[in-house]
Amino acid sequence: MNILDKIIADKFKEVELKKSLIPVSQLESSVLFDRKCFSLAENLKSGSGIIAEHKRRSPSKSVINQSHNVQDVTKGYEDAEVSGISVLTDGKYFGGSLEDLLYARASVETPILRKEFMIDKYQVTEAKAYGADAILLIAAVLTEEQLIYLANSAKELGMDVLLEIHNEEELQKSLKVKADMIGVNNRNLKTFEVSIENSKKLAELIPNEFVKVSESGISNTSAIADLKNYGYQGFLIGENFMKTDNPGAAAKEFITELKSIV
Ligand SMILES: O=P(O)(O)OC[C@@H](O)[C@@H](O)c1c[nH]c2ccccc12
Repeated sequence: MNILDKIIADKFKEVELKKSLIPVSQLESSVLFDRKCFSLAENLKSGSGIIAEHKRRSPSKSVINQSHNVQDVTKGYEDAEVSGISVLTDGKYFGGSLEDLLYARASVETPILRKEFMIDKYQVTEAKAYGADAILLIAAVLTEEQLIYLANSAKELGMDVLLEIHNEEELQKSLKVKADMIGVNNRNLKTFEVSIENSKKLAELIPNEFVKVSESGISNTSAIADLKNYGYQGFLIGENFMKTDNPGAAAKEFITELKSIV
């Protein structure tokens, strides 16, 4: 089993357990459930394009940053004028939680993406209940039918959908999905290999109705200037900010530099 298969196998167990403990009706009674979401896709078009991620650890890098609280990091990102904030909620492999999402929501008015391995509508409802504005769907682990169903479920709740692909085959099964954004992951989630060339290669195959997002392995502003030439409007960055003592300040410096070159 590769790491992605392991994560998904664990996720099925986790979701079944949660379903038996917390009914959907309880999620729907959250004070956040009826809030109007901010649009991440729209924000990417008008702002810096940076989606900064809160990521404590990952299967590929183990510990990245365990010492900050999520409110300080997300508030710092907002002060840096990011276009969106991604909050990892997977506990076992990334050290995140739904509480992280809740505290992030309480701290900022910037669109928040729930970064999670979505396999069930229950998690989409959870995302809304804990204050997310957008969800991630990973084409590598879902069928076309599941992608369509989960994306429609998110749209019905007023959230945006970022659909992540890594290759042409995954793009093909994503074309009928009502996603707002297609994200090309530069990291192969099965092998952890990272290459920005992947975003460049797939760019022209992505229809213009989707906002294009490049994900992972971005560590300098010239990579972004380059990716913009391929039509990318969103740039998901985690480790490059999180590995520093002050992720918000790192994001601010990055965005200031970006403004001076593009
Ligand atoms: O830390 P990086 O290399 O900047 O990557 C951020 C983000 O793209 C990455 O965390 C990610 C992309 N897709 C995912 C799916 C699940 C978990 C994590 C991810």
